[in-house]
Amino acid sequence: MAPRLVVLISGSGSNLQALIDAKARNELPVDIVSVISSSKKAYGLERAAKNGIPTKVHSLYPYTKGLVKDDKTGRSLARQKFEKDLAPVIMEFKPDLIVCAGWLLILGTDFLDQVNGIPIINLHPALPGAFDGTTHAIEMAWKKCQEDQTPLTAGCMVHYVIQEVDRGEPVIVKEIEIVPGQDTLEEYEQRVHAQEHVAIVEAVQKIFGL
Ligand SMILES: Nc1nc2c(c(=O)[nH]1)N[C@@H](CN(C=O)c1ccc(C(=O)N[C@@H](CCC(=O)O)C(=O)O)cc1)CN2
Ligand SMILES: NCC(=O)N[C@@H]1O[C@H](COP(=O)([O-])[O-])[C@@H](O)[C@H]1O
Repeated sequence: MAPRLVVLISGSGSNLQALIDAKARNELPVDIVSVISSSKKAYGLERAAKNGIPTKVHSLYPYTKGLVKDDKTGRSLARQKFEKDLAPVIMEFKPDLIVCAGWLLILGTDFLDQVNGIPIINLHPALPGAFDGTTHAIEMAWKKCQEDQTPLTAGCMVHYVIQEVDRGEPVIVKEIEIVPGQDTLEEYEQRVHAQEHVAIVEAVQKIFGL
């Protein structure tokens, strides 16, 4: 039976699209059984729907605005309940792998402890140990290159998700050289995204030996 993937998104879903397209090319024999978004506005939801993939929105907003009641008030408890509620939303699809493809929320132990060892991977637009824990790694790498005025080896990676953000074992690493004064930020960003779309597919292929 094909590996079952649940893909977590927050935005445009171009990396989700890379997985969908690889499947369509018969290069990725997996089942994307659900796409779950932290935002109802995520374009990735449309990408999934166009390809017949069930979608769900699991937003932090109702929790932090007190619309989802729990026994106490306070954002941290709201976040804990958000995470505790996220786990069964994902697990009902019986995934073999959870893929964070632009999922822009840190997953705490309230979530991690509930997914019963199901592997989770994340796509991060930086190299291992560089610009960890940020959603602005592309810009940070480019700016560092300009400030230092020396070529910088940057890039992206797919890594296993552990509690420490972006510190899990790398699965696929793609290095990209930034040359000061040569690449605009936009040009570097496009190079990163192009490599991300390859890395996310290669990572799933590597994990399942496909
Ligand atoms: N426990 C883990 N959770 C997540 C990991 C991980 O490695 N371990 N990877 C991230 C993805 N990510 C970087 O690759 C990342 C996502 C989100 C954030 C962050 O600071 N999020 C804030 C909200 C930021 C915002 O709203 O703009 C938050 O969660 O409060 C940092 C890094 C996925 N989760
Ligand atoms: N730290 C996490 C992070 O920065 N993730 C980044 O969000 C983008 C999602 O794009 P997408 O929604 O088009 O797939 C990607 O560039 C991914 O590396």
